[in-house]
Amino acid sequence: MASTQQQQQLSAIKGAKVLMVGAGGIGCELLKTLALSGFQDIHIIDMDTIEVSNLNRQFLFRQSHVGQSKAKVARDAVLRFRPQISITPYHANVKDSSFNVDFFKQFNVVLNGLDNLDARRHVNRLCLAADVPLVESGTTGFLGQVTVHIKGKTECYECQPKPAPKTYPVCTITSTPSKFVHCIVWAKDLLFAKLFGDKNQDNDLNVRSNDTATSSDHSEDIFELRKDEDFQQYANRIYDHVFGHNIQTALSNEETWKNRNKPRPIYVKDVLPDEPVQQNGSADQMLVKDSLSSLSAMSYLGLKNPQDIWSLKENSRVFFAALKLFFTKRQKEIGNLTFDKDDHLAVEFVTAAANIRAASFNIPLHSLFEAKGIAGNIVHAVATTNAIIAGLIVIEAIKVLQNEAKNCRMTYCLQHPSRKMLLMPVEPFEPNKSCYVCSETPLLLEVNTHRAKLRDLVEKIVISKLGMSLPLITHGSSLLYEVGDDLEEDMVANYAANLEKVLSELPYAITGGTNISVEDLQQELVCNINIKHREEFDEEKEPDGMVLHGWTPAPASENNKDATDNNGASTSSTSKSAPAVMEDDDELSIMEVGVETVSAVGKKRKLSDVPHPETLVEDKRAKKIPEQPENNGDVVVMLDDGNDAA
Ligand SMILES: Nc1ncnc2c1ncn2[C@@H]1O[C@H](COP(=O)(O)OP(=O)(O)OP(=O)(O)O)[C@@H](O)[C@H]1O
Ligand SMILES: [Zn+2]
Repeated sequence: MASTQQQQQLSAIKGAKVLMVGAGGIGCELLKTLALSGFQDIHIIDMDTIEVSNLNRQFLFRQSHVGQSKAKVARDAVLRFRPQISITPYHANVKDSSFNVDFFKQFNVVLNGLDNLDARRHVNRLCLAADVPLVESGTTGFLGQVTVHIKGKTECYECQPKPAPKTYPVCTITSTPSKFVHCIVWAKDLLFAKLFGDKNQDNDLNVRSNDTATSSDHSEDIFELRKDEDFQQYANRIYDHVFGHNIQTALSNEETWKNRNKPRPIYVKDVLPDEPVQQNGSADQMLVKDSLSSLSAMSYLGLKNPQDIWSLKENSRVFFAALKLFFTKRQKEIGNLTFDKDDHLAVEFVTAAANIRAASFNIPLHSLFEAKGIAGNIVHAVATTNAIIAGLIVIEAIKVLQNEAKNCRMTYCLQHPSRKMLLMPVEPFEPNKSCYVCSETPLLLEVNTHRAKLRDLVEKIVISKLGMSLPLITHGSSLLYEVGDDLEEDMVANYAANLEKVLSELPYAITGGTNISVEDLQQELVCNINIKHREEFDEEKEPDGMVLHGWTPAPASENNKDATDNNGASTSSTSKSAPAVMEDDDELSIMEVGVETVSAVGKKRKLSDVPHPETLVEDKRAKKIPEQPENNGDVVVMLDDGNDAA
């Protein structure tokens, strides 16, 4: 007969109403584990449809489901083996206004299986506002973590700043690349964006590449097809301009190359001297199958293996063929495209362009497979990590449902066993008293109040940094800005006019010493911001022209990124760099993280003693993983003989 403890657990599970956000890599595992653990009432939000690339690990989905809603197909798949339970799917963005605080309040616990910071922060805020515990998770390849966030008891998801995605100084990308990743960023964020994206968007290719040197009239866009030229002439001109002329011009600045290897300009006539490449076949012949999604320059050119490294010649041919396919077969999309790692033709183009640039700067060339990984920030997902993490989410959710907050653990799944443990449990931290999300600590904004417009404040700070979707800005009792569907016309016009005013010239001027309040109505989050006027900002280091204090993202290391960013997708190099602390060992133990092992974790630690989940993958901080007891009788649940943990 089941013990009283087991019965209590079962009734907590059966009585629970659970919200899952995300039905991808972690979500599929989680839904299955919830159903098999006896949960009866599960709601799932996911905004995506199923893609072929999901099928290797999102095992609730099959080929025939491609294109259908993840949330709905996941529900149907689980109902086939647990028909009696209730699963409610929502094919929607969790940021939709229908998922408001009242919606969240109906749940006993919320479980995240998301892949981006933005949605995670949004859910964190709604959980705080609705006072519903949140179990948060993320994986990157072999690494993963589950954290528990209970209002007032543990830190919230935003109590610790998250590493910002790696960015590079503009001049490294535009002028002095030294790594392949710099060439990739140039190819996708500058060249691809310039050729195929929004023409009006700021693009450093305009500013830094001396375009004016070739066109006497600055209003002429070098990237526009001219009236008197055919496609072939156009393509050659672009190639020569970006790989030849721009490099040639850059070389004339001796200072730049004093301590660097000089690049070499590359022109079409040198690489493909006898080849009128673009005449090599019509775009129709390039269609491998009859579908636009299968458009492929490499297939047309007979380049089969994506893991091969193409020569400069081959890259140049792919460059021309891909450009031609975009201009002839996908011309309707031109002007609206942004790089997408699942867009094969875009990946081909970016690989080829990055490689040609790499050749110019004497940087080793890379295969399409590698380039795609870098361009899409991909670390290949490990299904086992997702399964482990989903199991841990359920373990923590059950503790939360039984009101055993004190027994909750944040658990890190490591790539290599450390002190014989693959799973590292850590006691949750107390809320950070100066967290602007879960405490009312004001922020400080340094800004030139005579130069910055309200629009800058809204876009660069309120939306981008504070992650608000429906902001309302007040100064004292006066409203300066508001977003919403039900606003009167004159108010909309009023706010639109305010957006274009500099801060000090607003009807209720924002100047040094002003305190403003920024509120998100949906997230029910209010932030107070003290304004400090500052004249000058460093263009490179402070590109926003304003600096927000009290919100300091931890620097992302070159090779590593937030393990919670994706369920298996992160910077390409993350998987290669194992945390330094991880010792190879003959035995592998997986530590049970149930209630029994609580004592293994020991006393509460100071924040500085323990790696933060998101920085666990960073070597430096990983060294600070807490000492674990050498011998802990009740922790070993599995033995294995290798380092190949997963
Ligand atoms: N704002 C959001 N609202 C609802 N669902 C979201 C939101 N943001 C992300 N998701 C969902 O979270 C899931 C994350 O799953 P996962 O990391 O496995 O990503 P994926 O898109 O399925 O795979 P990959 O990106 O690796 O190809 C996705 O199914 C995605 O649709
Ligand atoms: Zn917080």
